[in-house]
Amino acid sequence: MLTIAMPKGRIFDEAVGLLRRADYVLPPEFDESRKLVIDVPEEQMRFILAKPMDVVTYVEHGVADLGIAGKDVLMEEERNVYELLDLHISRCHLAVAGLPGAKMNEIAPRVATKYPNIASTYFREQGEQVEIIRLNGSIELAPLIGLADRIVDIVSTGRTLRENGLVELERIAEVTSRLIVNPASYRLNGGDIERLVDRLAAVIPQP
Ligand SMILES: Nc1ncnc2c1ncn2[C@@H]1O[C@H](COP(=O)(O)OP(=O)(O)OP(=O)(O)O)[C@@H](O)[C@H]1O
Ligand SMILES: O=P(O)(O)OC[C@H]1O[C@H](OP(=O)(O)OP(=O)(O)O)[C@H](O)[C@@H]1O
Repeated sequence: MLTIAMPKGRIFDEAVGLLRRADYVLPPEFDESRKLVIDVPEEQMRFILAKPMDVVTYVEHGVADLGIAGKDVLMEEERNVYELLDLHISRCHLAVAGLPGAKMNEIAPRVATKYPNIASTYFREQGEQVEIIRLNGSIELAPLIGLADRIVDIVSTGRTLRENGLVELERIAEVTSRLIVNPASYRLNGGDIERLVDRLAAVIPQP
């Protein structure tokens, strides 16, 4: 029996679609229920449904063997999990954005983000010293009301930036969802996990 931590939210449907294309028969609970643990005994699988940022925690602690997590989440914190496969789903990118033409405050430039580690590493590598302000959402608000000069955030269609009069300034990294595994579980269940990887790899959307 393998336990897989699935991210609730926008990755979920694409991840379920991928598993179904790989011929895993998943019950209707995957489409309509509020259940957080879904057992699929026919496939010898148990799924747990967690917030995207928490999936890695469940896998790291070994209560889930495997998980699906965005590369953004994996980049933000170094965690003791192995990345097994790029699933090429939930594609987006991380970028620096701001108001068009607006210069960074020279004395105390501020950057608002949900990804403080990615942002501080990025600006350090650019040789720029900035203050990072951590927000939990609606990041685009920060430059509009003067909380920050720049934001570091996910861009997908670009619609949120556009509708708020912001522009993308620099691209930091491409993001897709990855299959991750607990290292001890990988040693113990390598065969079962490799079979799952092979089935998924065969149906992954091509970039
Ligand atoms: N447009 C997008 N905005 C944000 N995340 C996206 C987007 N497109 C794909 N993703 C992926 O989806 C993940 C976030 O999923 P979702 O938006 O459901 O969670 P969230 O609500 O941001 O997470 P949390 O509840 O932890 O704040 C990201 O980690 C990223 O890998
Ligand atoms: O380029 P787009 O297609 O517009 O997508 C990007 C937006 O989507 C995400 O926000 P989300 O909807 O998760 O809301 P949040 O502000 O609460 O994080 C992200 O933080 C951007 O704001």
